[in-house]
Amino acid sequence: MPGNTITSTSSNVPDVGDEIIVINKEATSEALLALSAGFPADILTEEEIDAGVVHTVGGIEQVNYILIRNHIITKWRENVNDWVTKDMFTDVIPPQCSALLDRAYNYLVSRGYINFGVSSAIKERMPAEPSKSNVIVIGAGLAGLAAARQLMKFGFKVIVLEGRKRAGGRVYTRKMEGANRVSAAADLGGTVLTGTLGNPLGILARQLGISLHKIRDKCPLYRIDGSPVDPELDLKVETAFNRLLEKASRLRQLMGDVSMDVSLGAALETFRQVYGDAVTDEEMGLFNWHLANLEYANAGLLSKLSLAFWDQDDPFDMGGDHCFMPGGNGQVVQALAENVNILYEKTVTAIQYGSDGVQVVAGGQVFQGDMALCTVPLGVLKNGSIKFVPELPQRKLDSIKRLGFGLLNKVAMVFPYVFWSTELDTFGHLSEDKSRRGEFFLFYSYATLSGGPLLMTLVAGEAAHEFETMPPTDAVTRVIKILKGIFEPQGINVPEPLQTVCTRWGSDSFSLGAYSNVAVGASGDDYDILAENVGDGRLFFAGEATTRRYPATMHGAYLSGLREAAKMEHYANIRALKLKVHREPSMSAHSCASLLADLFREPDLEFGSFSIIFSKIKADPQPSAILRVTIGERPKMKERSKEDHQHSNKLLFQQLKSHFNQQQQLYVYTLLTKHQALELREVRGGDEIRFRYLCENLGVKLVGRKGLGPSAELIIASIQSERGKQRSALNSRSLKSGLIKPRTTIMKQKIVRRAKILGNRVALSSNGLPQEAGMVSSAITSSRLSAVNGIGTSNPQISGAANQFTSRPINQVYHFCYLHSPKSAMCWK
Ligand SMILES: Cc1cc2nc3c(=O)[nH]c(=O)nc-3n(C[C@H](O)[C@H](O)[C@H](O)COP(=O)(O)OP(=O)(O)OC[C@H]3O[C@@H](n4cnc5c(N)ncnc54)[C@H](O)[C@@H]3O)c2cc1C
Repeated sequence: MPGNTITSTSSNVPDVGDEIIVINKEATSEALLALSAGFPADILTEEEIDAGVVHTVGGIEQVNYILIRNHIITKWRENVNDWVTKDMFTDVIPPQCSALLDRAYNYLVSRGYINFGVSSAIKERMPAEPSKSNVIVIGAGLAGLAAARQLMKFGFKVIVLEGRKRAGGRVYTRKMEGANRVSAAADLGGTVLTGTLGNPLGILARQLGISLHKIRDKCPLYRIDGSPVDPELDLKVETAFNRLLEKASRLRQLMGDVSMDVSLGAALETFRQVYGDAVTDEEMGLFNWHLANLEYANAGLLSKLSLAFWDQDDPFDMGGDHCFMPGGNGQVVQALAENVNILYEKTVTAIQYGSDGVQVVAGGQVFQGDMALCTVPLGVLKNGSIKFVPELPQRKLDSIKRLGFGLLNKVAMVFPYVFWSTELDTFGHLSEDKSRRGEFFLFYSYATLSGGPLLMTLVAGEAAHEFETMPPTDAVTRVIKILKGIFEPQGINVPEPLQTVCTRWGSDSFSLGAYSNVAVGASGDDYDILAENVGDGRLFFAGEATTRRYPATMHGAYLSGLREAAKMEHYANIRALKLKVHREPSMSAHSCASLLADLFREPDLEFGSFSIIFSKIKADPQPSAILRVTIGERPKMKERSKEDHQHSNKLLFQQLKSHFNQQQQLYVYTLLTKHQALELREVRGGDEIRFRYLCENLGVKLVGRKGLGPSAELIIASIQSERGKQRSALNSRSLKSGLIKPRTTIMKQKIVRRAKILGNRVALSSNGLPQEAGMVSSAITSSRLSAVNGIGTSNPQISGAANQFTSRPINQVYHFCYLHSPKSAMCWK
């Protein structure tokens, strides 16, 4: 089979780990594609490690897994309408890698990275009858709908409780009437697909046969009196503005942690004052326009955005063009809502959760479920509109408080005819007053996309708050005045609009704002905390404000729904298994011991005498890993000093030593958090040092298997369930994909994006790498950093393997990254 050969690289790793497979000649482009789906090119994601996709992190098995995983993703992307089966790969993946194929395929399908969406082939996989327990989803926005469909595919019985009369939440396409029964589709909420490379909404659009419209870069600006801004001056101020952002970025590096307490606005204002005297009124007007644009991108006042973390999601920015969906994003909502049991006008007021399940109170009714998923916006959580019983954990309450939830409003207008140029997608207007800089500062033309002569304008920053109480007639009068100022001097008559809509996202009780941002004092961690489930796997959370990588976006909301569906299925499986364990008295200490022994046959981490298996059931700080230390034969621990005997583990060590002498093999165990496990793995100097670190630094007590106690049971059951799932043939499947990126601006978006990227990426691209490589390298850099923080490999073996894998152009990117990421260089040397 040409192109499907196996190249041998090393001989001392058994099984699938001793050879790197060559699936085809496109490994580099497949790696790039996988990258756009959120998978680093050379290391596993934390989620993959948690899922146990390889026996040992780092090494050739991992390289092979990554090649297979990337190949499957590529195959799926070639035709997103089809259901990709495992059989499609059996002729290109060598038989000795079939277990890896199983794991990669099962992982990708169960998490919704492939085979998701609304095409007929995918919908056909939905089971006719649910076979699993009841799940209640609260909210029919993108997060809720994505989760509901996925859970249905897994076989759960799902109902969605939605407070509004419609689905879609903050994605709302309103049909507006024009002349001669012409109607125009106006997106009053989420509009722009911010990056299409790997964007799951782009894939849904493809499945629906909708071609996306790339937003064109050109965006002329108009002065207060309506005259056009000189393009040279525009460029000059834009450049200066970007420089200020760069300075702010450097400032935060200098400030370190202190920058957490400083706002982006304060930093920019300080710089502006320093340089401010040199600028004219017009330049200041332009500068304010850019500030308004930034406030739009973040739906937040600059004075409230964190200098340290306002752009923490930038490394996950989706690549590709920013696009509009002709006909509106509501088409996606409609497709996702099809055949989902949504109960409208059911405003949830209370959620009670506990180990027996959940009770959700809505509109005087009580709904009972095995689990619930809450997807209401952060604004609703902040407002306390829903009573949680028991109250949510303090750390979650703190994060809800810390994160920002800002405002953006729109005015949509349908005119009798198009009087503006359809060559432009956007144009901007300056304001005389700083506090009103965001008022109607940007216009979108939807004439060619919406079906009618639709023009939309945005209200951001402070102006968005004022706008909430502005009478619509006043608002429209102001907009028309601006349009007349721009077009009438050109001899163009501006007609009265036939229909207008002014949004009020801030006073909408089902939203209470537009989207989340990182406010002063908050950080990306708060998104993770918002995503944590409570009540021992009974109540889960999804929505744009629960995703650290893609907050404030439509795709972030969608992906968060898929993420939680996978988690909920996982918990349901554990519970089912636990029930089984309790019902079967024969599942006693003995079988539990053999279960544990079985699991340790395939440890997730192994170094020296230490083996670790992980479960996903609990996030740190709760223990989720079981460590086993093997005593006898293999370990060569040295004599310990006298001081060691003061520790309670000293005695144990002596006992262990005596077992050594008898040449017996003995296992001792302890529970660890995942972080501790990874920390231990990084300890250098051999087993004795590690042992000491374990006892003294981590303060754990090693015990025999029985001493692990009941808390280990759940962990064991979880791992068992997950591994069982991986091995079993796939039957119910579904949606999703991963990717990169959040919201950025429409117009002038490039400017904002470029500015936001600053530190890392500007530096990277300035070294002449192609744009694509810049994207890759930044993603790799960020994953490297996370690797250093926990998951990366320090195994020198992998360097060789990775070098082979990267011996194509992408290799340059890696090395380039090393230069810019000393931490990652450390990790790889
Ligand atoms: C004006 C505006 C412009 C935007 N522009 C973009 C953009 O250009 N690009 C982009 O990617 N993103 C954009 N976004 C953000 C994007 O729309 C959101 O991130 C995404 O739609 C959020 O989806 P969600 O499922 O998390 O929340 P939602 O869509 O808000 O869904 C939550 C659901 O819960 C319901 N609900 C609330 N409270 C209750 C209750 N008590 N009981 C029952 N139901 C309840 C709500 O009615 C809603 O249907 C924009 C948002 C706004 C508001």
